[in-house]
Amino acid sequence: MSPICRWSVMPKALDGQIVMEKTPRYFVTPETPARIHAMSRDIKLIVVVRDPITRAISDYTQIISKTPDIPSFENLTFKNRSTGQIDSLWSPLYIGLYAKHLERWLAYFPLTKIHFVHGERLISDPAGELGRVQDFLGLQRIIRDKHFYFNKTKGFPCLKKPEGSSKPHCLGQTKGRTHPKIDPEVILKLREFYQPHNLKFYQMAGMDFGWQ
Ligand SMILES: Nc1ncnc2c1ncn2[C@@H]1O[C@H](COP(=O)(O)OS(=O)(=O)O)[C@@H](OP(=O)(O)O)[C@H]1O
Repeated sequence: MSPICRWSVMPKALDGQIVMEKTPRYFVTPETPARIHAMSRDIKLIVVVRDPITRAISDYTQIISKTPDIPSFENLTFKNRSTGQIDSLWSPLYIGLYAKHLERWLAYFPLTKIHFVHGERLISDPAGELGRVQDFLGLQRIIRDKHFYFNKTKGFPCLKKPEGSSKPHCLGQTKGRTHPKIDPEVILKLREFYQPHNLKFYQMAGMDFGWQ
């Protein structure tokens, strides 16, 4: 089902409150920018992006957890493995063509309305990344370093004490799963494949994300 975006399905808010809605498919669904623009031009958009290769492996990890019998990541990556032709329409790879998706959004929204969260830094420096999100939303920087700790078992930052709870909180078991080991040659091919797309994306977003 393609994402809907109408005020009628959004929760009501008082003055001074911010309503947030999060649907990963918004960024890549072609009809969404026009629909959101028709709903509100003043909306602020936040996009979390990470290295498209890690993103694809993460996506694949999620898919095999539900359908374990599908072919390997390596096989699905290629249209034809012997010629090395990448299947750019395979959804886990297609979603990582960020410049292509951003182009559609920029036809409706100025860059100043779009904030990119750096996925890798969200893990290494969650407070810094969330600091920039708070600035973008025009909020006081309330969420800070002191709110996080690194959970060694989980391998990710977790909240020390979420609101309304006295216990620490990590994201659930479906976030931060162990990824399968992928053939390094396939990773190399994917690096070559994504490089021009990544560079274009850095230019468009005005930010170098550092994915090699
Ligand atoms: N603090 C913390 N804890 C756990 N996981 C974290 C955290 N910060 C970022 N991440 C990364 O978020 C990835 C999962 O987010 P998704 O975008 O896939 O979520 S969603 O399914 O779209 O809701 C998830 O991807 P995987 O590692 O592939 O599971 C994580 O790398």
